[in-house]
Amino acid sequence: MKIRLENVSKEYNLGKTKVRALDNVNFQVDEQEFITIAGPSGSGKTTLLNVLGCLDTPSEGSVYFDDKKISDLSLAKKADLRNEKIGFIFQSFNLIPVLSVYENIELPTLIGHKKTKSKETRDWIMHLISAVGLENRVKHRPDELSGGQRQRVAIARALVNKPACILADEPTANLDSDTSFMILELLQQLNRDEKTSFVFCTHDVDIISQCSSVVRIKDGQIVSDPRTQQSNGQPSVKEGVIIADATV
Ligand SMILES: Nc1ncnc2c1ncn2[C@@H]1O[C@H](COP(=O)(O)OP(=O)(O)OP(=O)(O)O)[C@@H](O)[C@H]1O
Repeated sequence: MKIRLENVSKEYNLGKTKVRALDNVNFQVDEQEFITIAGPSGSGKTTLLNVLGCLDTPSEGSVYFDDKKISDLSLAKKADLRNEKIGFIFQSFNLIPVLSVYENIELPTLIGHKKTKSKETRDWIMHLISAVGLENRVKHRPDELSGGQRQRVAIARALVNKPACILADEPTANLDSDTSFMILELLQQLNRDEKTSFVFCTHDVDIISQCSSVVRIKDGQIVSDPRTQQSNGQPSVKEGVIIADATV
């Protein structure tokens, strides 16, 4: 699936002033992409992820999933499509406290049109649980887990519906390097085998070094996109220099 933003701006009201978090952004995520968005704090990275995943609505411009204009759909249709096509990994894990690890991961499979409890789904959930190294925590609740373990539940939950695109805000923050490595392998495997596309906002050099492109954003504008040679007066990002660059 392709996600495309066309002339997208997003303004927030902050008292009497307006904050322009995104300013006339044209941006595309193609099938099977593995890219990072980098930029200083407050530059609009999270807003961009939220608009790409239809968690937030642009003030101006349009969002397309393939050639379907999402901005025209009802809230319910948008939510259905989002649940089916997009996986989110948030910095805050947003787990349901009363549900077990298994149930939290299972939840997206029970929402919308799918509502499946098949053996295949159970096997896939157990595969994900072991892929994120939580086989011995299946029945635990979030408050019985460490921060890193909660992060891993959130990652497995984002992957459970095999979404076409995963939007991940610092997915490996709070994780030790062995677990980060395991999770990066899992994400790359999905990228390779399921053609899942990934858009990261991260400072993790291991993730960045595996990305095909680093897109830079500043003051709500894309200032450099190596995929389109877009560069607003700044040198375009090249492999080898991106790691230091992306940590700004
Ligand atoms: N709900 C909101 N209400 C008002 N202003 C907001 C809101 N969300 C974001 N902003 C503002 O929009 C701008 C972009 O914020 P955003 O969170 O997208 O940046 P970011 O690049 O993700 O920052 P960080 O790296 O610090 O997380 C900032 O100036 C922020 O203060």
